[in-house]
Amino acid sequence: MTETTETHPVFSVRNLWKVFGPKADRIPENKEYAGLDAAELRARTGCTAAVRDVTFDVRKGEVFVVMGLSGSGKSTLVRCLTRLIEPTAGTLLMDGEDVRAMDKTRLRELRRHRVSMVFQNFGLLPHRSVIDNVAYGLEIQGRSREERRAVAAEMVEKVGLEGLGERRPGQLSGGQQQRVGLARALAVDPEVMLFDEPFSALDPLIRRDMQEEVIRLHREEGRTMVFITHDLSEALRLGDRIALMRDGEIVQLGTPEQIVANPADDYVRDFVRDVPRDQVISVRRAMRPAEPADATASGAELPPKALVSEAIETVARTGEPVRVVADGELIGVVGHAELLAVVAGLDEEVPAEAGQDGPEDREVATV
Ligand SMILES: Nc1ncnc2c1ncn2[C@@H]1O[C@H](COP(=O)(O)OP(=O)(O)OP(=O)(O)O)[C@@H](O)[C@H]1O
Repeated sequence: MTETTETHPVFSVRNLWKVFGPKADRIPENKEYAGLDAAELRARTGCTAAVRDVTFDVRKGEVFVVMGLSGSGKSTLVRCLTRLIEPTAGTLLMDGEDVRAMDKTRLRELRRHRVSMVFQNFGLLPHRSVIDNVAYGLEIQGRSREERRAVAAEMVEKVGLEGLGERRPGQLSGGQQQRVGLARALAVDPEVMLFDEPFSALDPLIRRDMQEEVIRLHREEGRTMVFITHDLSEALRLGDRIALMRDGEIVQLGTPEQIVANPADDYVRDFVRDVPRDQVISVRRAMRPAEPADATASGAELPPKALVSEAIETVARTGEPVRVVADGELIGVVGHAELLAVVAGLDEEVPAEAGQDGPEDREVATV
């Protein structure tokens, strides 16, 4: 995963709503309706608030995962980003430009050149070859046949389908078809790639391969990605940050570590209950601060971002606490007690209201 920095956001979303149903516009501005839960709102107004007052940024170069159970609003939210679904209310900027104010031409350009999408059902054209499917977006852009085929051939190779360019999609396995989808999205060299549950139809091993593929492509190119999934392990594996949705709202937004170590409420806590904590939580969070006496102690060293699982192995092997060292300086120590506390889930911090939670530790959905 990439280190994300505080550069300008690619997408900047503020108080976004999407309401389906009669006279949807009245819902966001009406305080009484806006406060109702999904069932009450439907009963009183016939409307569904699929996205409800959502605020977040997608940072340049990050993998931003939108996670939630079926019906929580993930697809609707992500389709709002390019106005495949028209938002009902709120502000939506891409690179500082107001997407809701774009005319048809500008919007078409956004969808053809700047943002591309990978779907669960692949969305391939069955009568075209792999190469021509991959070249499709370039064709729509009006690029020459020669150029299209050259770029497509390069992309086919990039996603590991060399030699299969002349086949039809029906002659490929599910995983290979999704690689075609991936190559097609990459071919237009978009600023952002949106993935709508792209791997959920694939069997677990192929799915794992495809996740590795996305991680590899992301590492190589650093492209901004927004990835929808209902699968927590996929979210944890891929996400630099995860927005966890429930009933159209973002209930928590943070790094995998923040969400697992510091769930915002009981719903999130329940969601992450079975996550192997030692594989998500870093020694920075687990360690106790270094004391003067530690300066002369021996022990193996690990960087702060090393995972607790790694520290457990090191402590087991050496029989000594691990020294956590950043830029040559000893900043903390992890031994049996700290590691067991993580594994047993006893390391959760006191909620922010009690004044113990650092601002960088808990990132809430509202800014
Ligand atoms: N066109 C529509 N008209 C009315 N309601 C809709 C429409 N599209 C979606 N909804 C409702 O909005 C809510 C959110 O749906 P959405 O498809 O965004 O959820 P999701 O989290 O992507 O679900 P899944 O994982 O099943 O795809 C659901 O209650 C759904 O029934």
